[in-house]
Amino acid sequence: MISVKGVSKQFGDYVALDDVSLEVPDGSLTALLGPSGSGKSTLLRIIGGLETADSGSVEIHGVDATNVPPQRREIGFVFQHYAAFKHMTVRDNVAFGLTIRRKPKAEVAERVDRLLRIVGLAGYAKRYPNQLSGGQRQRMALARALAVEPRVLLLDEPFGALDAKVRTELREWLRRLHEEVHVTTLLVTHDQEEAMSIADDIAVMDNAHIEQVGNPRELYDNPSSAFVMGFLGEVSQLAGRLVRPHDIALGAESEDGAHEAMVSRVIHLGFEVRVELMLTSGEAVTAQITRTEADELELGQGDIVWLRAAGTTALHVDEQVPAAGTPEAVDAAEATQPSQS
Ligand SMILES: Nc1ncnc2c1ncn2[C@@H]1O[C@H](COP(=O)(O)OP(=O)(O)OP(=O)(O)O)[C@@H](O)[C@H]1O
Repeated sequence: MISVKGVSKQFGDYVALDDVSLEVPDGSLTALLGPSGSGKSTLLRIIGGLETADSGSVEIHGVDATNVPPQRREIGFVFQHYAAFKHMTVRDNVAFGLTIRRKPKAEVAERVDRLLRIVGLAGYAKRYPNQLSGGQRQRMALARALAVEPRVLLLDEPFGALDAKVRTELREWLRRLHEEVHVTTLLVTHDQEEAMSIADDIAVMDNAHIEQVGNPRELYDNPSSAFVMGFLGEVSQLAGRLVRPHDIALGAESEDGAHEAMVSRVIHLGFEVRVELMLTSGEAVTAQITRTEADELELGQGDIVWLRAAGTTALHVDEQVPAAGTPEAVDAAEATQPSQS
């Protein structure tokens, strides 16, 4: 287990981490998810020993690692931009950590072969890094990090520089790899879909602290704050409550507790249909319903419908959460995150 207790870190006046505690269970894949600047990389780097905390402690597998240098923490790192020796073949790059530890040649060869097979690069052993695609390089980086049999794997946006299609493929691949090797893994990402699809647990970070930790389903169904709810999926505001668009039911008839609204736009997304609506108060709301439901209601622009919050995931709006991109949101962001120059 990785156990972070009360870690704080400032860069000058800027608070990057404010009394952060986190436990990463043995063998789990945990994601640190949050917007840019929320402190994810700083926390990861402190766990890895690449950065020193101002206060607090880091324990790795029961041993206080706070003052242990990174090379003695038995940690494998993979960063967004791969670091490889250009003049060495893929095989030699993967073997590097073992070779410098003077492991017997036969043992190195056997382990490297196995890793290259696991990461799907068995046929690429003799190539040089510049003869690989971006996705293949990141897989090589993962094999290299795993070669020395680390007790912890720290991944900082490992697929961040790749295009969307490769990202999705590698995400699924990483999950399968994790099931095979089971190294305690911490993955930094700002992509909620990536975190939701591969992590056992997610720690949602905002503004130098951890907002909530839970498995993807718990976080999605029971967010503890408007921030977590909004970061994990789209939200609509309906009469003072935050609701998921697919938790809004539409009906043609007026009923108790339902809100009257006019259809502003109907967008067909295949199986699902997004309906943009305007409440009588002037508030805009988005609902997401199935095509069958939309067909039954024969929805068209200008129609009057009745809305109800049907799902169980709803939060009362005790603090106004400005929609992204509005001047209020920009002001709020600037107030909490002073710009760095
Ligand atoms: N060495 C440093 N010196 C000064 N400021 C730093 C340093 N490292 C990080 N910061 C600042 O600390 C804040 C948190 O950075 P961090 O990289 O941890 O965020 P993040 O959540 O990982 O975001 P991103 O995804 O953009 O990297 C940022 O505002 C960043 O500018």
